[in-house]
Amino acid sequence: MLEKTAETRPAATFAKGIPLAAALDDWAGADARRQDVAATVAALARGATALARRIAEGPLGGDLGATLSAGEAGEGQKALDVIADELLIAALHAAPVAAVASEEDELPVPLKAGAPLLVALDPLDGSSNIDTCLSVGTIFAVLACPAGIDGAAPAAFLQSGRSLLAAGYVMYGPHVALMLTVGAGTWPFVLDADGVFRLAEPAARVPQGTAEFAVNMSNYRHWDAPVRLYVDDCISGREGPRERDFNMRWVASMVADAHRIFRRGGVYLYPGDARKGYGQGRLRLLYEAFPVAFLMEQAGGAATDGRTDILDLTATGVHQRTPLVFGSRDKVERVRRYHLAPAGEADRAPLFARRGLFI
Ligand SMILES: O=P(O)(O)OC[C@H]1O[C@](O)(COP(=O)(O)O)[C@@H](O)[C@@H]1O
Ligand SMILES: [Mg+2]
Ligand SMILES: [Mg+2]
Repeated sequence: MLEKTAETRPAATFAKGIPLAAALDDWAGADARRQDVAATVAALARGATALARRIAEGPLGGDLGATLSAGEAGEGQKALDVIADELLIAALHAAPVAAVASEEDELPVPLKAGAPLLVALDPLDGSSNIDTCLSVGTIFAVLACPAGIDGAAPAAFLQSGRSLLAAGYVMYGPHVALMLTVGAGTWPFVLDADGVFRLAEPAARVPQGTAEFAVNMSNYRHWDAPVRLYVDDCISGREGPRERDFNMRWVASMVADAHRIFRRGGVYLYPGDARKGYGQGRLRLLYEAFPVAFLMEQAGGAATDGRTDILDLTATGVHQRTPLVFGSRDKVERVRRYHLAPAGEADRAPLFARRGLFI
């Protein structure tokens, strides 16, 4: 029986500026499992640092946005997707990891047979932004390798979101940011000029009450009623049932939208919709939704598929997709209420009076 880990532990607090390696060592102490997790996160950070240098070269380093293959649902595999995959998996050879389930590889990539950990990986998030110099990212989750199962077997990765040992993303933007959780709060690091990730502030907290939502509005006609109603209410502004104006943002790099939400709150929505192949949305459960949900929950935020907490889901496929809503807890709970109360009418009427005051 795998130990339950994505539970809230007392937040470990470190001084601003502490290097990642020192923070991980301090957190791990003499605990063998934690030492393995720390070594794996450190290896991912080294791979991401090498990738950051490659991204910073932009077109000088070749056509990183070249489409190599059509991929699923027309979402082509770009040159940088493969470069990122190779750099990060190469870095993980130094860690106690049995296999990696990556967006860029159909089957899990075997590393060290019998090693205690597994890594789920989105090597390059925001691929449609690769050659536009906009922020892109890397997303990862660390899991235990189940006893008696070959780590390279897809079945090894079919675990509950509550089984995550660690999760994080690296954002390659104006500065390179790492957002990390090992289940003791969410820690924001920044890469310094010497290539060292240093803690930027003690612990991240997702602000509430921000009137901002992130969604790809061009899919509006394909959405189900609850999502339409939620977005309609936001864009109706102060004349509408929400009695306040809302702002919209959409970077088309989930990591960048998540980072903004950590800074100033709001909600991100990528629902399932009526387009072919998008019934379960676009984001992958194992290496996109689980990690961002763990980071959000550890910072007081929330994540749902519309009805169930993302971390309460259990993966049934390595590349399975899930509808995804994450961000400020107040906003995520409202989107969930719209889903649980068909047509949202029952929910909206009683709130109307209250809404003006609180949200
Ligand atoms: O192009 P769309 O439909 O707006 O979707 C954008 C979303 O898809 C993603 O790019 C999916 O991730 P990948 O780039 O890793 O495939 C998210 O980062 C982003 O939020
Ligand atoms: Mg992605
Ligand atoms: Mg990707």
